[in-house]
Amino acid sequence: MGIIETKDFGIRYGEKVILSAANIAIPKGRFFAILGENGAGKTSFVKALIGQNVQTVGTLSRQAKRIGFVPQFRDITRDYPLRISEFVGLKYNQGWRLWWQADEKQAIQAALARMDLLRIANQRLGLASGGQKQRAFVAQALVQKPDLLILDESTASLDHEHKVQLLQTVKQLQKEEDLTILFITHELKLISQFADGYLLFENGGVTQGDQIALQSLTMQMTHVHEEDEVHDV
Ligand SMILES: Nc1ncnc2c1ncn2[C@@H]1O[C@H](COP(=O)(O)OP(=O)(O)OP(=O)(O)O)[C@@H](O)[C@H]1O
Repeated sequence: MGIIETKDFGIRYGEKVILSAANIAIPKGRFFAILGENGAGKTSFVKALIGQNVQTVGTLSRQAKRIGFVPQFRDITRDYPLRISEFVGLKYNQGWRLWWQADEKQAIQAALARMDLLRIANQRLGLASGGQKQRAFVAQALVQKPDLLILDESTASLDHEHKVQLLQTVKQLQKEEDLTILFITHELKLISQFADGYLLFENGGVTQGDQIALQSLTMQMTHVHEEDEVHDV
């Protein structure tokens, strides 16, 4: 059985139907790209997955014990007061506090190390670079040791080099920690180098594809947008 499975699953807001007849099955330990144009229903699906308030029909089952969620990048201004280590522990257990138990402290250190932030753990997050901030968001989601990690457009604000670095780290997490990854993105060409499957939200439905299908979808879209630098879906 997959870590996420739906059967004739649908989502609506009042009268407005966002998704219908969704039948998908994501095996544990895979890295799936979540694709679709703006407004196609990607975030609504993720909200349903993490149990947030959306009206649904059909069934959605998830075998994940803990879900780590990395929200869309919110600007952390220069005057943001928390240090990186404090930010990473912010939502852990009952929330950030001055004194951590030894095992909690260890979990925060492990998440910092995993995202290569140990060296700068005592620096203020507001003064960190865009890539470091994004890694801090991922570390915050990792600290509770999730088995499913959902990232919402986490590469959007980064330059190409840092996009690749972040995706390489996420790929490593998938392999070494047997994490299932759902990565919402519009950057098809980039994600197709890392993901081993996709969900494409369009026309009120969702289609699932494997790595080979992802490669052909990428080729198809690249061809359509031959003149463009950005290959959005
Ligand atoms: N709380 C809500 N109430 C009513 N309609 C909503 C609500 N949230 C989202 N919608 C609508 O549902 C549709 C799907 O939105 P959703 O945010 O899931 O799309 P998305 O694929 O994540 O888009 P984006 O790529 O822009 O983030 C849109 O038409 C949106 O306006």
